[in-house]
Amino acid sequence: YPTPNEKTYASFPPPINEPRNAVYPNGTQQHLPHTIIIGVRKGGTRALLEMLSLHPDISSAETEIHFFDWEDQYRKGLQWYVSQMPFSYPHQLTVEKTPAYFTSFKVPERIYNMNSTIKLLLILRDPIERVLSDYTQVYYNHLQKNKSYPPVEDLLLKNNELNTNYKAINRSLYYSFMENWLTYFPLENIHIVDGDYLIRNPFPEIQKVERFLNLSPQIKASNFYYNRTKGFYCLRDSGRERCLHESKGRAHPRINSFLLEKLREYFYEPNKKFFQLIGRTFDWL
Ligand SMILES: Nc1ncnc2c1ncn2[C@@H]1O[C@H](COP(=O)(O)OS(=O)(=O)O)[C@@H](OP(=O)(O)O)[C@H]1O
Repeated sequence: YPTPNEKTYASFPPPINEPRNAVYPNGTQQHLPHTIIIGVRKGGTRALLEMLSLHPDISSAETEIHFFDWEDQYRKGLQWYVSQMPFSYPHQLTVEKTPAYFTSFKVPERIYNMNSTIKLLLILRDPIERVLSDYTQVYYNHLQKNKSYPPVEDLLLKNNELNTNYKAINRSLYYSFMENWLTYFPLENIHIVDGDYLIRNPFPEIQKVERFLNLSPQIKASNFYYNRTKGFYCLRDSGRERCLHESKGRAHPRINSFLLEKLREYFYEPNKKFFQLIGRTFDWL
């Protein structure tokens, strides 16, 4: 392991009275996360976590903890949260990802109460593409349980108009959620990763994350290679190559131009408001 990086550690002072578990003989310890990937669902949160974990100073929780959004978990308290964290060395930053945090209204305040200066990572994708990805996820969940699921058009349309009550559409209204986050955290503390770029060319997006977290630049372009069969970038680490799970990078249903136009019209204003809110634009359709 590399020598402890004082600069990295010092820039993330753990909160006072932070609950921690005992130090293991090998010098590792569980503690509260230094940074959290808060979402968005289907934005590329797993890819971001795996790619960031290529960095030797990053230690990540393997599963989604759902601490701040699930009441049953939140009630267990911070000590329980700590117990869900990976064992990490003093120079490492701990990260967890739970994509549902971004769209859950109670979460910003709860994270703020834990650590008001925490740095947050948010990965977003074209809202329409995110809707289709969300649909595809639920479709496959049903398929696995041998249950049927309606075609995407049946969920997106109601009486030939866009069904704005459809959850997947709601979750793509980034503006409404971001407003809530910004009442608790300054914009500088929320780094937004462009999920569409991360798919096409992950390295520059990951470099930006390294800089945001004050990590030394250790992730290299050679850590990524394009896998034609998968149709996505995969990871190369110490000579080992691996792609994300087959549930990541599924084909989406095609929608007709009428529906696409409806979606574009619907997201046009909220997207514009979102860009104004964050002072940055994305090339979403
Ligand atoms: N390198 C690489 N390999 C595979 N998949 C990649 C990659 N980079 C980003 N993505 C995109 O990640 C999408 C899944 O997003 P999440 O991991 O946030 O989904 S989840 O909310 O945790 O279920 C997933 O969405 P789908 O394409 O709909 O499957 C991918 O498009």
